[in-house]
Amino acid sequence: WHRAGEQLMGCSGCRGRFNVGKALSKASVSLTMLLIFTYFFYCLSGLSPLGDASARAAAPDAAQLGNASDGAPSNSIPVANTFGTKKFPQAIIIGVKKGGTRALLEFLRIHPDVRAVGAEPHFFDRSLMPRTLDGQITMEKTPSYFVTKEAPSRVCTMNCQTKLIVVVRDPVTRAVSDYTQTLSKNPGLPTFQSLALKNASTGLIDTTWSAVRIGLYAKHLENWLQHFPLSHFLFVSGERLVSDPAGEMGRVQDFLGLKRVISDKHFYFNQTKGFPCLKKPEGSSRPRCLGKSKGRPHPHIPPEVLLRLREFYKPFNHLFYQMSGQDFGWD
Ligand SMILES: Nc1ncnc2c1ncn2[C@@H]1O[C@H](COP(=O)(O)OS(=O)(=O)O)[C@@H](OP(=O)(O)O)[C@H]1O
Repeated sequence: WHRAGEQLMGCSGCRGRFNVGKALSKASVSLTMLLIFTYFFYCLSGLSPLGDASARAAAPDAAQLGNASDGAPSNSIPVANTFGTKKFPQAIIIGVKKGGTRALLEFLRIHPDVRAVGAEPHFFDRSLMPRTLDGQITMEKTPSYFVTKEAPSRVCTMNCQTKLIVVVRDPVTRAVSDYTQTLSKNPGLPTFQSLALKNASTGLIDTTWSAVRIGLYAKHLENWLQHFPLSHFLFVSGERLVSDPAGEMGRVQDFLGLKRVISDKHFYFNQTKGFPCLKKPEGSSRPRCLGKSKGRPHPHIPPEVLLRLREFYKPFNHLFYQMSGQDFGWD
């Protein structure tokens, strides 16, 4: 700096050399201090001086954790993040399988006060949880919890104050969606009707088939209500999550006690995909839809089989409407 000042000013500037050099070194110290201060400000506030990428590292998505088949988008850059603490989740998306749980979690992750584990942990392992700062909510989603007998007592043992979110979808469409997923992994699978019906002529439904059993929402909810009061649950309509994502996300944010940050401006309807997509999801500057395994075409199922299944579910659905205090309008 001194030499530079000297060269710039020549001999006539020799008298001011000392002052210029001093001023320059003062400026460089100030600049360094400013950089250090800015760095610590970002770290302590939970924001990332590197942009969204390092913030996203706190919420690794499914692909990063080797679960890309779940349809979670995958464009995050792993950057070490040692700030915040790993907590058990304060809110869990407990189901239902094929209800729209991935869409809900990905939409929630836009919220700055939500930190979520992208993969489905399937057990309450704190080390898998992302780091969260005070005031942020730790979340996870594992759709099988809703139908697992022991899950309510285990969740309660961990934290009886846990908020529970269930995305429910017409059980008939849900069953077909579930079948479609299994068929995609096992193309030799018997037909839907041969699995759903115990007896084709009497139309007796096989309730032991998981694709059917999962849709008995009233039965599964009854099990959860032995451990948690109804006020701990939020039932999200899988249908409305598609037709009005912002509206449904408004309810979710209220339930979680979050500021309403996620709104209409975050979504657009992608005509090709046939589903709402995110305009600018966390960790990305480009619009993004869920993966190929979300929103895939369903095979043709004979209408009389679907009708029979609809009849079968009707009393269970009505019971579920009563228990949850919400009419989902499936029949
Ligand atoms: N925005 C958006 N984009 C794509 N897909 C969407 C969306 N919102 C809801 N859905 C519906 O989510 C269904 C998959 O549900 P899950 O994510 O709960 O499935 S899983 O249990 O985690 O496998 C998936 O079921 P299928 O249509 O049968 O593929 C979708 O209908």
